Amino acid sequence: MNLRDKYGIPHDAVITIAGTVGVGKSTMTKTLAEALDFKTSFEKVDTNPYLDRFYDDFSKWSFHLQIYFLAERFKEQKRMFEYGGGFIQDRSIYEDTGIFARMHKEKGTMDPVDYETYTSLFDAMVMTPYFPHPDLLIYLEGSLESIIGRIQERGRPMEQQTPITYWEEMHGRYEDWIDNFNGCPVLRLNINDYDIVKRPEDVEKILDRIGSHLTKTAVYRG
Ligand SMILES: Nc1ncnc2c1ncn2[C@@H]1O[C@H](COP(=O)(O)OP(=O)(O)OP(=O)(O)O)[C@@H](O)[C@H]1O
Ligand SMILES: Nc1ncnc2c1ncn2[C@H]1C[C@H](O)[C@@H](CO)O1
Repeated sequence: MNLRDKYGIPHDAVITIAGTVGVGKSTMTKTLAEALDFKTSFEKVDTNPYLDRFYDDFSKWSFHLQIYFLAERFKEQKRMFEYGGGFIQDRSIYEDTGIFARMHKEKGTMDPVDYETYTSLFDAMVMTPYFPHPDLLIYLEGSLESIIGRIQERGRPMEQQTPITYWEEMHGRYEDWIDNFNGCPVLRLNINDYDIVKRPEDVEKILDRIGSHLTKTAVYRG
């Protein structure tokens, strides 16, 4: 029996992975997609034309970057639903507005008028009854120290030059955001409890939790 059937995970489920920078979303996306024989939707970092510029000068590029991410994620969302599901997605569209755009506006590195323009576009595109929400959002959480360790170990130059206070601010905001999030069902996983890199047997424990959660929240699948 395949792992999808073993854990009662529908073949057309759309599961999105959320969590702060460096917590392990891409790694989790790849691992779960392989285990479930699902397709992946990755956040493309290398081909993002604004990311380097943004880390160099937040104020100048934050609006451009948010528009870019919104377009990319919306296209991916469309692709996943056109395929009829069966996807693991690396980062949800909700984090762009709920974490990043909001943080930059409140810290003064996104112009308030630009922020209004961005949020009205986001709301018109996403916060409508026609927008298909994922079946499950897996929220990865962990201590600030372990996450900063992972960012340093990965070593993307633009992230190394960013002050630790940026990651600290983001970490706090993620905790508040997830406590109030209600866009779709949420499964929280602590990175200290599951280690899919060092303990491959943990993958099935996660699949078991996903299956139970999807069964419990099946009402969302209409
Ligand atoms: N379970 C784990 N144990 C140890 N290291 C891990 C684990 N999962 C991921 N990592 C490492 O942590 C770093 C960040 O992981 P990853 O790129 O998956 O994070 P991410 O959340 O997708 O980041 P971003 O928000 O930038 O997209 C990588 O170097 C990865 O190899
Ligand atoms: N909406 C966003 N606004 C600002 N930055 C963002 C956004 N989404 C991802 N990132 C950054 C974090 C990582 O450095 C890198 C890969 O996740 O991209």
